[in-house]
Amino acid sequence: MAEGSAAVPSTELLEWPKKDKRRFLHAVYRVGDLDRTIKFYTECFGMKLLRKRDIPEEKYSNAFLGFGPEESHFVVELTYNYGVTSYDIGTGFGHFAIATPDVYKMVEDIRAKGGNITREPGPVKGGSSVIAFVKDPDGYIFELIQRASTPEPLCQVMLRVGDLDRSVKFYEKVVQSKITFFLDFCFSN
Ligand SMILES: C[C@@H](O)C(=O)SC[C@H](NC(=O)CC[C@H](N)C(=O)O)C(=O)NCC(=O)O
Ligand SMILES: [Zn+2]
Repeated sequence: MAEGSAAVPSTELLEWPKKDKRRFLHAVYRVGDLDRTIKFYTECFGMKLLRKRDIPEEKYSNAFLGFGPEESHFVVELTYNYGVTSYDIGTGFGHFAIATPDVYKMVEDIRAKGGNITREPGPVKGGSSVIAFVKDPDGYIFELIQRASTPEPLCQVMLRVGDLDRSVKFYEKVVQSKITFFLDFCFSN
């Protein structure tokens, strides 16, 4: 089965950001211990802590981490609600993905630092991309994808949807994003 095919010609994709300055800024999710996650993401994934904010009157803190400044890079925004130490992640969230030139080496580095590798490196089922999965301290999954070095290593958020075409229509029409890569194998069943 084909791994996937570009849905939009790459020349158009390359030209598009020069005209349309909108972009994904961040994904926000809740964690049970901000410092524990910051330590894991900086030491195991190589992210940098970009900024923190604390809102005591609302009883929550945020931390922003990524592989570059927010002005030019997609980042994760962690939210810690005072006193809440764990969350039910549910089944809709799939994974974040980090691109790296050597998944095997990154997995060994993470394992040596005590990281939880939940899927060993190797070609993705039904395709050829080399991937691995790592579970973070709250249970969120990060996929490591082997790719040539890229200015944007934090390259994907996988969410499970109930109707792929319905979501594509919504994202194209309402959010005005474009399909950058149409996978031939379907969303989860
Ligand atoms: C394209 C790459 O970024 C992927 O994430 S494909 C990874 C692949 N995904 C699925 O199988 C999705 C369906 C699944 N039922 C789900 O709901 O997660 C995957 O996880 N493959 C497993 C493997 O070991 O290769
Ligand atoms: Zn993925």
